Amino acid sequence: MTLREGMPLLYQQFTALFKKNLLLSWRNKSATCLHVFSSFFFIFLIFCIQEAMKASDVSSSADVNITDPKASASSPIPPCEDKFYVKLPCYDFVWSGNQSRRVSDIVSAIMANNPGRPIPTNKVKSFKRPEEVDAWFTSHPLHAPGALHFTERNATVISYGVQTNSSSATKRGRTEDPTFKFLVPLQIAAEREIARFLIGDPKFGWSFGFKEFAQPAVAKDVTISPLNLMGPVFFLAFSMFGFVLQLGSLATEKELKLRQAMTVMGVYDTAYWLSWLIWEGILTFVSSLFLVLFGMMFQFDFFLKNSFFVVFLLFLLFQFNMISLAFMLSSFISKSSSATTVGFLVFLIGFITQTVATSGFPYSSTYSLSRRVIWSFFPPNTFSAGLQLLIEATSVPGSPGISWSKRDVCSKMDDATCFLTMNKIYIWLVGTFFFWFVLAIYFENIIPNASGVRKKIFYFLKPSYWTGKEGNKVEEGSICSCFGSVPPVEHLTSDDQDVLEEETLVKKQAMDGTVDPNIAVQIHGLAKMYPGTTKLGCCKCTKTSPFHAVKGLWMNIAKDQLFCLLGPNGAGKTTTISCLTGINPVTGGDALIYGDSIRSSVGMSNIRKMIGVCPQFDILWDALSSEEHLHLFASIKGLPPASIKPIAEKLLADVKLTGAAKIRAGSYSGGMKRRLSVAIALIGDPKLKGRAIILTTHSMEEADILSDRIGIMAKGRLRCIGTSIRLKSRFGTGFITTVSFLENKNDGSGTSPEPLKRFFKKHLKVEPIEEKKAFMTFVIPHDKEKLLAGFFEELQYRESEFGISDIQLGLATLEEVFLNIARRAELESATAEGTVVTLELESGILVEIPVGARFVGIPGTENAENPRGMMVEVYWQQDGSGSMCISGHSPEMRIPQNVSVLYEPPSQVLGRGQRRVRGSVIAYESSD
Ligand SMILES: Nc1ncnc2c1ncn2[C@@H]1O[C@H](COP(=O)(O)OP(=O)(O)OP(=O)(O)O)[C@@H](O)[C@H]1O
Repeated sequence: MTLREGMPLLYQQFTALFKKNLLLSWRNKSATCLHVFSSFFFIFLIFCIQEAMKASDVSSSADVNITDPKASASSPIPPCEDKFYVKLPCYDFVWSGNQSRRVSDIVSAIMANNPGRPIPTNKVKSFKRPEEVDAWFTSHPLHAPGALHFTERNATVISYGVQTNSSSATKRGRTEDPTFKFLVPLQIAAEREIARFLIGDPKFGWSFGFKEFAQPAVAKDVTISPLNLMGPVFFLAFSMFGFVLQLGSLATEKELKLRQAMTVMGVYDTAYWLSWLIWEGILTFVSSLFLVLFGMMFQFDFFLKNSFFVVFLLFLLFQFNMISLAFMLSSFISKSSSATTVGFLVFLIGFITQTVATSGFPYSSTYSLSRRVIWSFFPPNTFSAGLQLLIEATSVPGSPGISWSKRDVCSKMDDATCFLTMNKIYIWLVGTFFFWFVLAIYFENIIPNASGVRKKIFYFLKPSYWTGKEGNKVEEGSICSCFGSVPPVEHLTSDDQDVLEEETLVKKQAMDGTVDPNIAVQIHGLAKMYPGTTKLGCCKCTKTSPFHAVKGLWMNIAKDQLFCLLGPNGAGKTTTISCLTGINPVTGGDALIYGDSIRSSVGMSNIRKMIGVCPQFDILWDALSSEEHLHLFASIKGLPPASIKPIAEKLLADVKLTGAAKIRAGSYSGGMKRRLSVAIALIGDPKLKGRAIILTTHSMEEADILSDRIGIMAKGRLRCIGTSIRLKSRFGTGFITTVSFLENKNDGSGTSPEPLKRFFKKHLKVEPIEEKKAFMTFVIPHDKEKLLAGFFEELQYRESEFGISDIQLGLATLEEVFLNIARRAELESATAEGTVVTLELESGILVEIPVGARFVGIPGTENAENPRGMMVEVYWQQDGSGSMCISGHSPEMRIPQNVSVLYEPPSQVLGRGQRRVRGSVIAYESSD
C-alpha cells in the first residue's frame, strides 16, 4: 500500500487532528459550553450591578434637567426602631421641662398630632432639666435618636431646643441622614405645636416642605459605571476559560505521551499546531460573537453605540492572543493539573496591570516609548486600553461611540497626547498574536520534551534546519545542561563468546557494505548517553551526572523472526527501542532498519512508515473510541482515505474489539486497552513481508514460548544472545531431572528412595534439590553431559529396582538464565562501585558482600585442616522493583583448593563489632 506524503499527507493529518479536537470538545460539553457561553454570566453580572447602582441612586436627580422643581412634604417623627443602629427598649424622643403644665400639653399635642402615626406614651420619656437628659443619654446610649428641651419664659414666649444624634450611620450600602430623618421632623413638630398653643388654635394649619434648586443635568461620572469599573477584569476572567482549557488540552497530550505517539506515527508539527489553532479560533470566534450579542441584548451603551465590528474585533483579537499565549506557556508545563495554576497567575498579573493602568500608565507623554512597547506585549494590557477607549466613547449621554470608519481617529482633541486609537490596538494585537505564536513554536523546539529531547537554542539559524538535510539533530537535557564535559562512551569488549561473534559479524557486514537480505534491523554500536541536567530551584541548584544507558550494541535482527529483548529494570531496553523508533536521538553508532538509517531524517521518515510501536503503557485518549483512535492514527500515518475504514474494521476484528468499536477507551478494561494499543501498532500492516518483531517483556514464559532468538541486556550492554535452548544450556545451572516413584502401598511394600539417591551420588555426584514421597528432583551440571547417555540408559534398565514410574529430563528455565545474567551484571558493577548488601548467616555472622556475588568466602573460618576457610552459595532473586535481593544461602562448605578469588574486600576493619565481616567472592561458579 502506498502511503501519502507531502501536502496531501499534511492536509489529511490536519483534518484528522481537527476532527479529534472537535470530538474532544464535543465530549467535554460542560467545559466547551463554559468557554462559549460564559460571557452571558459576566454580562448579566455587570447588568445586575448596574441595576443595583441605579436603584440605590434613585433619589438622585443629578443626571436630569430640573426646570420646575416640586416641593416634597416633610416627614413625621419616625418610630425609634427605624434608626439604623438602636437599642431596645427605645424612645421616639425624650424631652425636658416636664415641671411646666403648658409644656406637657405641648408635648402631648406633638405626640397626638404626629402625621400618620400618633406616638404612644410609652415611646416618649420626660425629664425636668436638660442635664438630666444628658445624664440619661450617657447611661443609655442609642436608646433614643433625639431630645426636645422646652423652657417656659413667660406667658407669650416658650422656647425650645433640639438635640439629635448627628452621626450619620451606614447600613447595607445606605446612609442615614440624621438631619432630615430626626432633627427636622422634631423641629417642625415642636414649632407647630408651640405656635398652635400660643395662638390658642389647635387646628392652626402648619405645612412645611422641601424643594431643590432648578438645575441643568449633570453628566454622570463615567468612572463609576459598572462596565468601566469591572468590564476589563470581567472580560479578562471570561477569556481565562478558553485559555485554561487550551493549556490543559496541550499539557494532557504531552503528559500522556499522546503527542509522542503521534510523532512516532509521523505527524507534522504544522498539522498539529494548525489543527489546534483553527479549532480554538472557531471557538473563540463564536464566544466573542456571543459576548457582543449578549452585551447588545442587555442594552449596554458600550455595545450599542460603538460599531459592532469595532467591539467584536477587539474581543476576537484579544482571545486569539490568549490562545497563542497558551501555546507558548504549554512548552513550560508538563502536567495538565498545572494549567489552572498558570491560568490563575496570568489572571492575577492581568488584574494587577489593569489596576496600574487606571493611573494612565503608560499611554501618555509622561512615559517613554520603550515602556509603552514592553507594556503592550502582554495582551490583557492592550485589551484593557482598547476597552477604555470604547468606554470613554460612550460615557457621555449623546456621545456616538466609535464607528468603523473612525477607528483610527483619536478620541482626544489634542493630537500631541493621542497615543492610542482602536486601529493601533488592533495592529498591536495582531503583532503580539504572531509574536507569542512564533515564540510558542520556538520554545516547543528548545524545551526538552517528554523524552528529554530538544533542539539547539539557535537551531533556526542553521540553513540545514530549513533545508532538512542534516538529519534529526537534537539534544537532550535541560537548556542549562549544555555546558560541561561529556564523558566518552566506554568501549568494553564483551566476554561472552556469542555476543562477540555477533559483534564481529555485524562489524564485518558494515565494513564490507554487504546487506544481508534476511536482516530487518542491523544495530551498529548503538550508544545512548543521557546528559546530566542542571535544575535551578529557588534556593539550590541540583545537578545530575551524565548516564550511559546503552553502551555500544551490535546485533542483527532477522526478518520473519520474533526477537526478544530481555533485561532487568534499567538495562536499557526502552532506551534502545526509543532510539530505534526515533523518539530519542542516539549518541553514538547507528541502526539500519530495512536499510534506512535512524540517524538521517529522510531515513527516519521512511522508517516511521514501516514500523509500528506498541508502547509499554497504553497511550490513548479516554474520550475517543477505538474506531476513532484507529482512524486518527491511520490518517496520521498516511494511509489512503478510502482504505482507512476497512483497515480499521479488520484491525478491530483481529483484536476482538468490533463490539466495543464505538465505546470510549476510558471505559475499557486494561486488556481491551492493550488490544487497542496492539491494533494501533499494526496500522498500515508494517512490513507485511519479511516482518521482524522486537518484543521486550518481563515475562520469561512469554519470551521462552514466543521468541526465535533472545538477547539479554544488563547495565546497558548485551550480555548474551541466541536461541532459548542455547541460552539455557550456556547460562542455566544444567539439566534438571525429575524421577517419579510408583505409588507406595500402605502395607509397607513401598520402595525406599535411598538406593536411587546413592545411584545419583555415585555416578553424577549430585544430591536431590527437592525430595518428596512421589518424586525427587536433581540438577545435573553441564560438565556431566557426556555421562548422561550411559547413566540414563542404566537408570531405565533398573527402573523396577528403584520403583520408578517416570523419568523426565530438561534444561534449566529461562528465568534462571535471566537471573544468572542479571546477577553477574550486578556483581560486575557492585565490585567496581563497592555496592554491598548484608548476608546474615545461620551462625549469626553478618557478611557484607557485593550485590550479585554467588560463592562467598567467610573470613575467620580458616584453620590448619581447612586453610582456605569456608564459603556459602548465596541465592538471589528480583524484588518487586526489579532489584536483586538475597533469597537465602546454602550450608557452609569448604573452599576448594583450586578455585581463585574474584573479589577481595579492601580491608576487614569495619568498626561495628566482631560479628560483621566482609566476604570475598570465590570464582567457583565458573567451574560449574
Ligand atoms: N531521560 C533520561 N535521563 C536520564 N536517565 C535516563 C533517562 N531515561 C532513562 N534513563 C536511565 O537509563 C537507564 C535505562 O533505562 P531504560 O528505561 O532504557 O531501561 P529498561 O531496560 O527499559 O528498564 P524497564 O524494564 O524498567 O523499563 C536507566 O538507568 C534509567 O534510569
